[in-house]
Amino acid sequence: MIVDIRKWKHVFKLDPDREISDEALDQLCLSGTDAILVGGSSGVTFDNTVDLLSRIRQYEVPCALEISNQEAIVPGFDLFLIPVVLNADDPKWIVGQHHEALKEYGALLNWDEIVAEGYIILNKDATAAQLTSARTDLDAKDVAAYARMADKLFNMSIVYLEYSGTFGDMELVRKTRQVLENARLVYGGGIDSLEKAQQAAEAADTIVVGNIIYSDLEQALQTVNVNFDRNGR
Ligand SMILES: CC(C)=CCC/C(C)=C/CC/C(C)=C/CC/C(C)=C/CC/C(C)=C/CC/C(C)=C/CC/C(C)=C/COP(=O)(O)OP(=O)(O)O
Ligand SMILES: O=P(O)(O)OC[C@@H](O)CO
Ligand SMILES: [Mg+2]
Repeated sequence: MIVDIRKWKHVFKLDPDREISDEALDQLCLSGTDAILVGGSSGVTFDNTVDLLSRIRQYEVPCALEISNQEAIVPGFDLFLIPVVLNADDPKWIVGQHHEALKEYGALLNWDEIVAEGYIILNKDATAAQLTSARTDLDAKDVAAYARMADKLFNMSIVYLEYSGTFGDMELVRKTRQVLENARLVYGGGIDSLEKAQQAAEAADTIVVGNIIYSDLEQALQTVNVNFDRNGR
């Protein structure tokens, strides 16, 4: 399947380390979302990723893997998203893991299926922030510099503002999007209602809905009704 991330406005992120019923998965996959992203920052294994992929594959919705560890690289997804945590204090999460993975898979890859994500993690309490020792105390100028680094210096297709677990600063999201020329501004974190989805949609190009799927499926499904008309990209 040819998948164009530039068309993604709404995405559900499913965590292979968390239980999801067949009925819930059916509703998510048929919801009208633009894609299902499979990923999590801890407890993701080859087995739980294969299991989730095979269940999602019963549906037509595009399905991408956001790789978080080398042991859980599973073939068969439409696309592979590779986080590069620009504000990580530990280079392992900027180039180290990537170097190891490319030693193993580098010669085998179809680069058309691979998309680098310039991650900027802004919630200090998120699992991913702690794992990567991210410097989260950033002002708008710091974030803009990372965003330009991803967009212009490294030519990445995605800048991902990650607030996983909490709803972020939409003014900062809006300002960050304004400095991007080519990359898409993806926002994720704390979207737990249509109202918050709408606020995020007015600031970002793509919104990602994760944790609420597991605590209030009905609210999660409501977020698909978000209106992107006003942000014009
Ligand atoms: C042959 C074949 C199958 C080929 C395909 C393989 C392929 C595409 C290889 C590419 C090679 C490559 C460069 C791989 C990268 C390897 C790798 C392990 C990179 C490190 C990625 C990274 C920086 C991870 C850190 C954690 C992180 C940022 C995860 C992102 C996801 C995330 C933040 C999820 C939210 O997690 P959650 O659990 O929900 O968190 P909360 O508890 O806070 O909610
Ligand atoms: O789980 P939430 O807080 O919705 O965040 C979504 C996503 O950005 C997580 O990587
Ligand atoms: Mg989560």
